[in-house]
Amino acid sequence: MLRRVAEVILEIDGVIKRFDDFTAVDGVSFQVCAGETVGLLGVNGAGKTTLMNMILGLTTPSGGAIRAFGMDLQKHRLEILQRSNFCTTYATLPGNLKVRANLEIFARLYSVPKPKEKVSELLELLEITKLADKSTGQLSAGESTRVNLAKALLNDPDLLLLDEPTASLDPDIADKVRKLVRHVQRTRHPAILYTSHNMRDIEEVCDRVLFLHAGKILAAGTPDEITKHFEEDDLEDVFIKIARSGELAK
Ligand SMILES: Nc1ncnc2c1ncn2[C@@H]1O[C@H](COP(=O)(O)OP(=O)(O)OP(=O)(O)O)[C@@H](O)[C@H]1O
Repeated sequence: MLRRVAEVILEIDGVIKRFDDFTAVDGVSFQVCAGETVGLLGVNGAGKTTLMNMILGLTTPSGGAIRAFGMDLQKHRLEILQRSNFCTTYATLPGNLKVRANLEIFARLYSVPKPKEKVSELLELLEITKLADKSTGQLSAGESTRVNLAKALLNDPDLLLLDEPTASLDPDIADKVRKLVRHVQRTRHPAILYTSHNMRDIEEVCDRVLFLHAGKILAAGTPDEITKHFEEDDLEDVFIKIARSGELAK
């Protein structure tokens, strides 16, 4: 019987990032397939954002290779970015523009066929239509995150990078965001790389988890496999165990 093999969308191959003599990412390799959500976990300073920034082409790796859709990121950055998108609290949208205007500009940058309709659809999906005529710079942190998420979905990306998408959200909105991510998974099947310090997020939305520690992958597997491997009850306990055990990182 023929087995359907999922298409590899993102390949991280021995990636290293050094800042002077400090190594923030130290030979990391993994893949993310279409329809798969991989959670990137790690304590503050583990190297998650540095890795995300390299995948976005914002920082150049000191070694190794990043490929997306079978193309080398260094050589095909624009083609890759056209099919990708991201949500991070570090990159804010221009604050002087109204939310709708901002999203419509980004929709045009991504060559979205019907930009106005797409923006209205996403505002509705994220339940932020009431924010459409507010200045982006005046939004609360949680509102701003949801606008960033709308931006991240404008081009129906095949590769979606979500860097702590629920960080500043109240529990109700965080739950809605997780449901939205699951809706996107079901309907569009993108490859998603997801960082969060919220283990509930990870357990609810991620198929696989990578534990990054001091720039290296310390453990990889499904949330279940990882909790069993570390002989803990849940991912939160595994996280605390890893964070408090310097020996594990060596
Ligand atoms: N531009 C830079 N110059 C020097 N060191 C840097 C630079 N950017 C990041 N670092 C260092 O690299 C390490 C990894 O940082 P990074 O932001 O990737 O961690 P993180 O896992 O995303 O942490 P957090 O959970 O706090 O967001 C940290 O020790 C940080 O101080």
